[in-house]
Amino acid sequence: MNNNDSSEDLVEKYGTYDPQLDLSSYRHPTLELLPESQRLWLSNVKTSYRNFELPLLLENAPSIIVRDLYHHPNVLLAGTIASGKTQFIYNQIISWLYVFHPAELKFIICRSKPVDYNSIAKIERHFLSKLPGAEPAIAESGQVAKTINALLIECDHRLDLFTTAGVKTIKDYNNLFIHRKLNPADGHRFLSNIVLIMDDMQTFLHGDVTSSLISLTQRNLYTGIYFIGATSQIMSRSITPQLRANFSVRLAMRLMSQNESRKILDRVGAEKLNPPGELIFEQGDRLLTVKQPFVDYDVIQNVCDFVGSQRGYPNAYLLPITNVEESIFFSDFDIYDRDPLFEESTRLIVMHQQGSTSLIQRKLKLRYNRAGRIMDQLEAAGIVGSFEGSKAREVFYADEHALEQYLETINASNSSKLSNLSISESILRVAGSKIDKIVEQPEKLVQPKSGKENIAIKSPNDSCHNGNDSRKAQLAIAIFILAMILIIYLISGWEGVVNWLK
Ligand SMILES: Nc1ncnc2c1ncn2[C@@H]1O[C@H](COP(=O)(O)OP(=O)(O)OP(=O)(O)O)[C@@H](O)[C@H]1O
Repeated sequence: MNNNDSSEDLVEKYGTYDPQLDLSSYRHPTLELLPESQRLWLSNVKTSYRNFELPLLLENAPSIIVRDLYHHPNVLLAGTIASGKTQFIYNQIISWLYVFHPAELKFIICRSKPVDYNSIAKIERHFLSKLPGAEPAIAESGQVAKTINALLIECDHRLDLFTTAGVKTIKDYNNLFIHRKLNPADGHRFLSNIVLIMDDMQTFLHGDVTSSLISLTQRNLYTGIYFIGATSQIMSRSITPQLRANFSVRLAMRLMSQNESRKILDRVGAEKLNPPGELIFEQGDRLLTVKQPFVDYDVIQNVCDFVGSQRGYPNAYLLPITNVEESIFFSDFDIYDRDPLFEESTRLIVMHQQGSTSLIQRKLKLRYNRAGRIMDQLEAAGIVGSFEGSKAREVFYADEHALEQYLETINASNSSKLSNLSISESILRVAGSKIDKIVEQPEKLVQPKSGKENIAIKSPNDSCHNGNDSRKAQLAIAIFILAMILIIYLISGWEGVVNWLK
């Protein structure tokens, strides 16, 4: 991170993050947005943060004290109700907004109260990460569980990318990427830091969520994925010893008893703090007590307005969808009925970040009806959102890399489902798909007599002729394939048939 980066440097460094829309014109919030009393420390933060990868602010005055999340990616903050935990989180967010570019940092908010994080929605397309279709700040336990699982997948992708690049940390990886040593065509991309923030974490922690969080906090060191959890339920069984052991930074605001203090800090002390805003943490071999800054919520809103009013990315940074099988096999989307131009259309839509039927029609030179059918399939497959009148549909994949992973998964799901089908079903499926490929003809674009759009006009006879021809061709090919199957069966049995079908 370097605050002195010019716009050109940023394009040079992050241009490939989103080739469709660079944010070179992005401006950090100005100190004038803050009341006089807050300007000095935030200006100090801008200078002090330069030496850290992702600083966590612990004290702002008289000196700035931070922990680098880069080396301590998991943080637990405990405190009684109204001790100042949410304010602590606001302070982190506000200080990050003053220092980071949207390409460098994303956060995910899980919150239990509806009001606490409303302003965050304004910076969704700049600084937020989420699952496709999720709210900017998530409150529902099921969504939280899916988000953690998606982060586990993101974590594994990142570790794979590191292995390919021959590095062990996000810092080294991004360094290679910035210096053009890693080719985006091989799936490499600039990796932003992603911070999962869970306010009132006890609300979300149960069974599977706790075990997923344990896995995430065990694996995320140097991957650029971080976790900050705040809780008032210190003695809750949801903070298991295994989870607790993964927090290398443990902070306390006012706690109810010495017992609670020991559970968080291994020592007494937090029970004596003055709420709201006093914080205690381990500094060297002693405990240090500091007072947290207080930034009024209106100020946070102003800063978010400033960021949000600027040009952003088309979407929040979308996390990989975790359960493709669920979204594909239990939706209306029939994987075998995909239009042959389905994949090409998905790439087009994601590349242009525009869920538009006429885009598919124009670029692939299709009739409007067929483009419309493809768009329906894209919606059923969870690639675009639903029809919203004159607005283009929302595109749920931010870049081609994420899309390719999705396509790989559905193709893999396709073959695994195929292997589960009965042999006779398989034969029909494969025969069908082979026939589709053979009878597929590029459609001719018929120009309308007037109008700007290339809306194709279908001749009434077209479908009839095509239908008869293709039925004859299908019949001939089906007979041919069945004959082949019979011959292979006689020579090498069912195993040979199955191999041939594959
Ligand atoms: N450092 C601070 N200085 C002054 N007032 C503060 C400070 N931190 C928080 N407050 C005030 O204390 C109240 C409670 O703060 P906050 O909501 O951050 O607490 P919390 O621990 O998150 O509470 P809960 O457990 O209910 O979520 C708020 O009115 C807030 O404005």
